[in-house]
Amino acid sequence: MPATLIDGKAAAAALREQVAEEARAFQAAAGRHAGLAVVLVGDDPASAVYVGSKEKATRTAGMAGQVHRLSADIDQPTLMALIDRLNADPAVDGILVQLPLPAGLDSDAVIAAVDPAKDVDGFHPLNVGRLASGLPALVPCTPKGCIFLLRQQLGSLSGLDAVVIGRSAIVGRPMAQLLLTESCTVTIAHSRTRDLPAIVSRADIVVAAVGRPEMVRGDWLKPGATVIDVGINRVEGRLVGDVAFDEAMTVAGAVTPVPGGVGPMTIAVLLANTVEAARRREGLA
Ligand SMILES: NC(=O)C1=CN([C@@H]2O[C@H](COP(=O)(O)OP(=O)(O)OC[C@H]3O[C@@H](n4cnc5c(N)ncnc54)[C@H](OP(=O)(O)O)[C@@H]3O)[C@@H](O)[C@H]2O)C=CC1
Ligand SMILES: Nc1nc(=O)c2c([nH]1)NC[C@@H]1CN(c3ccc(C(=O)N[C@@H](CCC(=O)O)C(=O)O)cc3)C=[N+]21
Repeated sequence: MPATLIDGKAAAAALREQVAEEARAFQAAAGRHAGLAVVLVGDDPASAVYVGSKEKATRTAGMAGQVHRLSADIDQPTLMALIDRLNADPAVDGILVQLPLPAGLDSDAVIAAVDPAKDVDGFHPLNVGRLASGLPALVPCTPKGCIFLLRQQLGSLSGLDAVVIGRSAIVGRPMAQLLLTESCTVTIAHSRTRDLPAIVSRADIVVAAVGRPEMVRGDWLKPGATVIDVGINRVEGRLVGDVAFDEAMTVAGAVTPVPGGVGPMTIAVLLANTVEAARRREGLA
């Protein structure tokens, strides 16, 4: 029997509906719209597409969106001054600086300059530390979206063996923290991992966040495993994930597709984080 296809597009639409409802309630209580500011530096085409989707989704959810498009050759002080302005703007509840920044800009300094209460990406060291300590925090959107899909598919994750492939600050590390919070037994694999197929073969849950097209093969998987494919790779003009999808569908219990899996959830969670930040800032949460 082929695996269940996990429909991230449908789950994201449902979450966006719920967020729109919360945004209306926020507006009624606070007398203003929840506001998201997105900062895009340079003209990377993929980043421009993501920022466009975020802008559209923000408006559709009944929130106030602003996009700051800056030229690739701006200097660090100019960017830091914009962050300061957004930190001080009471109409801005969430700040997202699209990564990666063009070469020459110090993204760590920019991330650390964002007010942690407005850090809807969850990248500020304070939120990273709170997540690692198991404290309430603004949590990175992509891993939070993955947990949402996993809970929808499996219910409780307690006691399951989870393998996260990738240890980036944006996906792999926070993903592992969240799985730990869900009481999974977590293994984090990366480019120095020995015998990745053997490690993956033990996992009830596999999260692939590498950026290598179709690297995870079907015959690595434990039969019935739940596979979350975070990878977005452009190959000959189409999008493919980090998992060999057709192979995985013959072995796994459930698989997220690319596109239409994790990606749409990332944007829906960004909106959810923005309303959450807005409610906290207004003392409503
Ligand atoms: N769907 C979505 O919403 C999002 C999708 N993405 C996509 O997810 C993927 C990962 O993104 P990101 O985390 O930012 O990528 P990074 O490049 O920052 O991290 C990649 C990770 O994969 C590891 N890795 C590289 N090669 C191997 C290998 N052969 N075996 C095992 N591990 C390996 C690296 O290990 P090491 O640390 O040792 O170098 C690193 O930890 C990309 O395709 C990206 O486009 C990203 C964000 C959001
Ligand atoms: N500060 C910051 N925060 C981020 O969250 C962030 C970032 N920088 N930089 C880039 C990555 C990547 N990312 C995606 C968001 C949506 C889709 C998405 O919606 N994907 C669609 C397909 C989109 C398409 O067709 O290109 C899908 O998978 O179905 C993908 C990837 C967020 N990121």
